Amino acid sequence: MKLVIAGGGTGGHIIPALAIADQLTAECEAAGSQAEILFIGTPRGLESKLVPQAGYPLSLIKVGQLNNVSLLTRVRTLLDLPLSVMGCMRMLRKYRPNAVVGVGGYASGPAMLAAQLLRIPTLAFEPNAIPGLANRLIGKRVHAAAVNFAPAAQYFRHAQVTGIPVRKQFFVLPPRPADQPPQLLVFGGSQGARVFNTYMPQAAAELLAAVPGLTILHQAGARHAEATEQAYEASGADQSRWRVAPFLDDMPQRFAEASLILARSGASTVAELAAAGKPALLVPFPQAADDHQRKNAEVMAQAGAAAMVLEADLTPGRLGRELAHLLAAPAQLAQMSDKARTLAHPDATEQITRMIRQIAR
Ligand SMILES: CC(=O)N[C@H]1[C@@H](OP(=O)(O)OP(=O)(O)OC[C@H]2O[C@@H](n3ccc(=O)[nH]c3=O)[C@H](O)[C@@H]2O)O[C@H](CO)[C@@H](O)[C@@H]1O
Repeated sequence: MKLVIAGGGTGGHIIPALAIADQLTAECEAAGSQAEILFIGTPRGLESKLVPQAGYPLSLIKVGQLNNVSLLTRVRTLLDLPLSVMGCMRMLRKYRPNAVVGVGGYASGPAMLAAQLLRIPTLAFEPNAIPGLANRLIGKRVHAAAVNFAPAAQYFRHAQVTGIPVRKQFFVLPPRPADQPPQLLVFGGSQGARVFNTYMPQAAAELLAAVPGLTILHQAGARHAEATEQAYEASGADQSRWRVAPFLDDMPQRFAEASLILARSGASTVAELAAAGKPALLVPFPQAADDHQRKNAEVMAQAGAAAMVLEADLTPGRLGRELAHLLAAPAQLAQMSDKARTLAHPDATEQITRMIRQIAR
């Protein structure tokens, strides 16, 4: 089986793509055959780091931005689009894949369009309730689509609700020993969250005083780690009880160690919390397209799987109080864990690889 997986940008696009690639590789090996998988991405997306790290080849194309940029940039992106599509057509003609999977994000649109022009079967993956631009453009011409939320199905042909592929380790995390001191994991999606980077250092000293033994691991995003670390230092919070990181490569391990997680509610984050059965306080990113992070968080909150506070209602004081309150209520955290697990889709990856086999030429 030769497969191209196109797309990326943020972790929310590329991390499920890697889970699909790993699963297909394992299935082919078990069947005595081999999977050859090529990723197509852009140099500025997170794929340029994560794909080589996972051991897959990556071909890069140039695609501009369309969302949240100036009119000039948008016009330039549109003018460059035929070139990007032609570049992808050249790559696909040379590689001759049996199918192309588009996971959304910059490189996804041109690669899927190129595949459709070359009549190569395509599968679109959509993690959000409302698809991004790339998937909206190609959705009606795909051979199949895997969506996380039922309402997204209407944008595609032959869509199935599969849930989000999540790294296998999240489903089998070792339980936290009861006598271990509490740990709070803070992370704001793949790029960090400004609101956590600003408020947590202000809340830390009081929170650490309120919860004996607590330690904080705070992922701040590559661009903001230094400033966030300085803010913690200036806050006077005990330096041995907090740590700031730009990006965490070993997220399943970090989840295992955490008693509570403070996070944004990007699609993958929410799926991972469910898979791992981890209690969380969620603060949706208010600028996410169509406010989809709020919908993601509401699903968790309504099921009793997480607590949710909107960014507009948040202050450093309130953040500290909410976290202290949750950390002091182990029974409530355990209940959240159980509820979260009921929302997991353990078969998402297998369902998607099955769909890929069905459409592959
Ligand atoms: C700001 C923005 O537009 N965010 C969008 C982006 O989210 P974004 O990519 O930020 O967030 P997601 O929650 O979907 O995924 C984050 C992924 O990165 C991983 N991770 C994160 C931090 C870290 O240090 N290490 C690490 O491995 C997480 O475990 C997770 O797998 O794409 C998602 C899927 O389309 C959307 O739902 C989000 O709204």
